[in-house]
Order: sequence, then structure tokens, then C-alpha cells
Amino acid sequence: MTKLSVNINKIATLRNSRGGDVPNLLQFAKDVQSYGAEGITIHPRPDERHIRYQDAYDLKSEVYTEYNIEGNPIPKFMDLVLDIKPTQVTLVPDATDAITSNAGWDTIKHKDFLTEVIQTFRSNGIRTSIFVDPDLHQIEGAKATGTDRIELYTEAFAHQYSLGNKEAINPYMECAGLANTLQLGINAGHDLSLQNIQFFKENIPGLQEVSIGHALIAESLYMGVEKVISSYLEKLK
Ligand SMILES: CC(=O)[C@@H](O)[C@H](O)COP(=O)(O)O
Ligand SMILES: NCC(=O)COP(=O)(O)O
Repeated sequence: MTKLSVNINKIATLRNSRGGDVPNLLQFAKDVQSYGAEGITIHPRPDERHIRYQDAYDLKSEVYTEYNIEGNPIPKFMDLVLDIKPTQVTLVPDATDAITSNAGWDTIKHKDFLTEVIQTFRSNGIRTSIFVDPDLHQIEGAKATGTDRIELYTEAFAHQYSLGNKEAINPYMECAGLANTLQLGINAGHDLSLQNIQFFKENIPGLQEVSIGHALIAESLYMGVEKVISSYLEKLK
């Protein structure tokens, strides 16, 4: 059984574009949990262009499933996570101006830093996960940091799969095999979608959690737009 954690960054992006409170982020989080989602993921960025730090605090009392906060462990982010104490923190090595996450950690180069950060979070009762590329050396490096889990960065798989290249799953399968042997928990995310999720899940043994945002929100628009147009037309008769 793989848990679905819904990344709600895009809801905050839409809200912020008009400066008000539509759509309401907290209500959305409540609703997706009531529809069965098993977690809520947010990825606050230093410029707060979507999730604001205050959102992260406000969500704390509304998330009754798993609360996963992702980000680069700069001091401001560390303080936020240690204050909130979510279920899980996922460490992502993003540049401050990154449009979206575009690489996993070099767990070998940053071993000492990651080990210290992970120890801080774990000693506060927060489960840890490290965002990594599907590379066996990086999985071994992740194990050495003491992290509970890894999050496999799935952008390369998603892109290749959309081009029909199913072999793109191979490095992920190898990394999952190694992670299972090392008793590292396995999460995955980035560009997972209704098109690729079943194939990914079927080929990754021990996949514990996926966090999905961008495609899930776009798919929700497409799957809902017909009903909404009909509702408007009904009112405009
Ligand atoms: C780590 C990861 O892949 C996601 O958290 C992704 O970075 C979402 O962030 P944006 O919504 O800012 O693209
Ligand atoms: N950790 C990945 C995540 O939260 C969502 O990524 P995406 O589905 O928005 O690409």
C-alpha cells in the first residue's frame, strides 16, 4: 500500500495570484483529506511565492493525516519545521531562486551537513527523508546520513515515460532494491501523474509514499471543468 500525499503548493499559487483567499488553502487541505488523501505536502520556498510560512503554521491544526514539509534546510526553514513538528520533513537541495526542484542531494559531498540536520530533526520526533536522484551511490550516501527515508526524484522517469521509454524505470528499480536491503524507507515524487503512477508503483517494491501536486491539480481542472461549465450554463438560462 502506497500512501498518497497531496502537494497543495499550486492551490496557494492560485490564491496568491488574486491577493485574497480564493481558493481557501485550509479548506482545500481538509477536503482532500476527506476524499481519502493520506497526507498533505507543502514546499515553502524562501520567496513565499506559493506556500507562505504562515500557511505552514495554519495547516498544522487542519492536517490530521501525515503532514510533510519539504525544503532546503536553511536556518529559517529549520526553525519553521522544528516549531511545527510535522510528521515528516523532506530535505531538498533547491537554490533559492529555483522555479521548481531540479536535482537530488549529493549525499556524499554533503554527508556531514545532512547528518547533523537529520539528527536535529529526528531528535525532535520528526521523520526525515532526503530527495535523491536514482543513483546507487547516492542511496548508499543517504543511508550513511541516518535518514529514515529517501524520496526518489522522478522527473527523469516521468519525462522518459511520456516519450514511451519504459526502461527509464530501471535505475529506480535498482535504487529501490538497494534501499530495501539497507532498510531505508522509499518515497517518490516530482511530475508523477495519472499517466505514469500505476506503472511506477507496480515496478517499485516497498514504495511507501508518493507526493503529487502539479499534475494532480491540472488533472482536477480537466476532470472538473465540464461539470462547472454545465453549472454556469444552467444558471445563465
Ligand atoms: C521536491 C519536489 O519535487 C516538489 O516539492 C516540488 O519541488 C514542488 O515544488 P513547486 O510546487 O515549487 O514546484
Ligand atoms: N515531492 C514532490 C511533490 O511534492 C510534488 O511534485 P509535483 O507533483 O508538483 O511535481
